[in-house]
Amino acid sequence: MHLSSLKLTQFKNYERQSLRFSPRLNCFVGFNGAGKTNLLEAIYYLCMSKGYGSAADQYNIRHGDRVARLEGTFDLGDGAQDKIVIKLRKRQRKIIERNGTPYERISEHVGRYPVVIVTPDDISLVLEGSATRRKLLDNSLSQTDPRYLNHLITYNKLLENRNAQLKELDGRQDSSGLLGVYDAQMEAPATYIFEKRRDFVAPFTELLLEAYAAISGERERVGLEYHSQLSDQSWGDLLRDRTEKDRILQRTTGGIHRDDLIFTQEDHPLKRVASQGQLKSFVLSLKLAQYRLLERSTARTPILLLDDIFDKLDHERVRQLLQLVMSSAFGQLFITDTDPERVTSLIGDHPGMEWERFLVAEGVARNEDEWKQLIEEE
Ligand SMILES: Nc1ncnc2c1ncn2[C@@H]1O[C@H](COP(=O)(O)OP(=O)(O)OP(=O)(O)O)[C@@H](O)[C@H]1O
Repeated sequence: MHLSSLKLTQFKNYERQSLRFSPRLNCFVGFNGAGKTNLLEAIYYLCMSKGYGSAADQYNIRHGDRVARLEGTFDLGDGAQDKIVIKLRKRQRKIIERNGTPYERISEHVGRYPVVIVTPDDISLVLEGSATRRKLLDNSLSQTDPRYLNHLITYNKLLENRNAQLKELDGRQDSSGLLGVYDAQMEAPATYIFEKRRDFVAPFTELLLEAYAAISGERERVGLEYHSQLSDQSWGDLLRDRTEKDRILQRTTGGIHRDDLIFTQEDHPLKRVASQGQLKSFVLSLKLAQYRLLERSTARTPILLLDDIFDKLDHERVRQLLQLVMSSAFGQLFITDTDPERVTSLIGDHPGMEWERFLVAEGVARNEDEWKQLIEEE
């Protein structure tokens, strides 16, 4: 599977943009702030129905406009194609259509076109709070299991309602019985999500070890453990034990929204013992393991987006990563770079590699032939 074309209208700093892609390697080259990452964000949107960052949809509409439109054509092999259209509107729900028909649920879309993004911010997976690690779990499991995503949406909505009710009570006892209703409704999604996250760890760790060995050539034994309050207690017991605490703190202190992944190196917490280089290798390995897991579970070759890896990672690690992802074991790649010659020199090691380079400047992207033509016309 690959994305063969992309059309943007009033998306981020693009007024109108139309691009055709190579099924293998595509490189966006340009100065800082030109709009390279915005193209990766658009591709991510088409695959996941939302942006990679936490910004609300409306921030992706070009400043001063009220709507944005993204269109992507995915080639599925044997001549089959899917056309995905996403329409973003200020203060209204977005619309997502596949071949002209709007989806009823987001979960019908997520996972059809698996995608993995590698960004310099990935280091936050190790250094920051548990939310970033739950996002890795949720991102992976949502793409491989539509029921997981439905349960997650339901759980988050109920959690929001439960917290609102605790605030409303302002420390008083709940005579309405509403909390009990939420607790009962949350049990099925919480249990489902817990079981899926727990079962994710063993196969994922196996892929992580393979990726870590390939990226770093290091011999340390890395691993991960899944921590959840539900490992030791049933949902009912957990909430019963925390009733008083929740009432006093006015928020829900128990549940799968407190889960975490603990990364280890030789059984010690990774963050405490790993060198800078080992940390970076580990984080890249997490993403490559995610790639392999999605490939296995969806039976499609994921799209890999590599953002800003040249400027933020050291040369040797980038070289190793690119050698790996340019091999035939990977599918379509999108890379951003500020240096037009860098990828060219790395591709030298892969004769016959099919690739396309796009020059990006101030919200306009052109492939090289188009640029040459423009220069000749001038
Ligand atoms: N909604 C929007 N409307 C208009 N412009 C926007 C919008 N959102 C972001 N931009 C602009 O997009 C540009 C950033 O683009 P992008 O992050 O893709 O740059 P880049 O080429 O990846 O840069 P770098 O090399 O620094 O990562 C900025 O100039 C920003 O002002």
